[in-house]
Amino acid sequence: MALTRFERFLGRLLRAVVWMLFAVFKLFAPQQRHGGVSRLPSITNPLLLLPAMQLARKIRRKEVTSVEVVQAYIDRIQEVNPLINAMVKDRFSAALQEAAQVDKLIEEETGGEDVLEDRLPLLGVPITVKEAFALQGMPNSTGLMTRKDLVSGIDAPSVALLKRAGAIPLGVTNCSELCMWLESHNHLYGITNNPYNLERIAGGSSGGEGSILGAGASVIGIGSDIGGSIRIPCFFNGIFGHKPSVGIVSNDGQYPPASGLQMGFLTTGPMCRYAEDLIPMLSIMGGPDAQKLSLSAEVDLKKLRFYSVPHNGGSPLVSPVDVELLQAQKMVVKRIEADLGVKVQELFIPQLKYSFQIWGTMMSSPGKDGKLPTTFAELLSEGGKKVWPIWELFKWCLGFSSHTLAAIGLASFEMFQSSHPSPFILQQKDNLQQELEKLLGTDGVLLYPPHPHIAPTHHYPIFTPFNFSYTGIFNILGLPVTQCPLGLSSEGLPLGVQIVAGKLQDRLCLATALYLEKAFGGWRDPGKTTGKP
Ligand SMILES: CCCCCCCC/C=C\CCCCCCCC(N)=O
Repeated sequence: MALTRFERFLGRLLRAVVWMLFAVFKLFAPQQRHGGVSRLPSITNPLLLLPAMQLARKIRRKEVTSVEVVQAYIDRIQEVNPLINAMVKDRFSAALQEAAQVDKLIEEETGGEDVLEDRLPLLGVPITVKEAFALQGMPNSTGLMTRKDLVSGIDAPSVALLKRAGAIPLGVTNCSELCMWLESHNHLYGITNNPYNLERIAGGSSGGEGSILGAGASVIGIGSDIGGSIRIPCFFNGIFGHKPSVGIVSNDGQYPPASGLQMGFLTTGPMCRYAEDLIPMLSIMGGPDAQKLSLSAEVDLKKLRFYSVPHNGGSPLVSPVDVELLQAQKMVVKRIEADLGVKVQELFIPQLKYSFQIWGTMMSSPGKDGKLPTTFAELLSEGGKKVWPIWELFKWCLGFSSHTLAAIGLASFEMFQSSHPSPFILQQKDNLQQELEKLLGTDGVLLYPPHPHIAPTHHYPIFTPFNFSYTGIFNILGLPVTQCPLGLSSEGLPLGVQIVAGKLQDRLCLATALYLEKAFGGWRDPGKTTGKP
């Protein structure tokens, strides 16, 4: 569907206004200081360069102790966290004690390595957790000032499953206020930086996880995603992440809980530096429901049907895709065709142009019980005085608000949203759902950019808020998506692609991610990048 002249004009006008506003904003925005450091130190400890499953094997075989591994990660966090501000509360001494107990257990185990592998596949491996998830003894504020003294008494089910598999949490990581923004920033913990360039955003809402993993200061982590909150930070920080098919991993124990129809769009999933850790993590986090995904079934990539969609067709609300990202996706297409001997079909799907409108409409629709979802303003008011968005905006301008501009902007935006869904948009959504389900079936894989821009500078999303719809649309469709890194741009920032499959066909996108890691090199040490700092 070609754009009308008016739409093209509107798009250009909007982009010109955005650039002007951002330039003015930059003049007044406070500058961050990193003590003259523009790049992270590179990784020197080889233990930090092993996938979690390999670390677990080495620990079980007593080739390395869990204490050594946990200490190596603590040292790296202490080295980089002052620069990236990703971990907001640690539990280092508890983690070291737990690691010592693991080493003792392994020493005393008489059943052999296989017994341990079966019962405790992640035994002794450190993990990090997004602060929005309950982790016993740790804060669970989700960046809301009024929740700052709240300490979790229990673990969220997904966290509990990882701990039960033997993982040792090192601490909790930053997120956007109430998990509803593309940048991890709040007034409780501050802003998180991108490890590849401290002036760039780490993404959101699981940006603390993205940044700490990208920095090589964690190997596996846990995130959640209702509009891209796993995939956007994974993309900006050059790591892997998986948004599972809905209904596999429990969303309980995270704040805020989804309400109304939103419950069908929120997913909890793994974030990690090495593709080989995705399947084991998903199997653990999904508990018995992971069986529905047949994750151990072999996937023959040569027998899959591949599609590449280079952009959303040109919504005037959304930026055009960066040239380097388009080129990276083309490289993937060429490589798949050359290696696997298959034809990748390039497609344009007209309904994708309405991705934001579809996401917005569905997110504000009543649930099956007819109840409307909790509004963002109501969530912001939790435990404190009621938040009136326009008054809060006035306070923000004077520097008196405890909320971020993004959160206030969102609360204001929803005031103007109609509660009557547009029949046209609902029709577009149904058409898109049917088209993609038919296209992907049980053997189709689709490549799509994760975002129009490579990690932008801090606060830029305030001026391009609808760009997240590149990821958000797949939450509404309930499809599994793996975010996969594709090397670095000319500026040394991560490139990447979303790999989408049909419902419950997660193993197809996970297998494609494993292949692309081999083909394009996967995660890179940010201390060794060659691009401009
Ligand atoms: C300060 C300007 C704010 C304008 C607000 C415009 C409205 C945009 C609507 C929604 C943005 C939501 C971004 C969601 C990002 C990912 C969320 C997630 N948890 O997966």
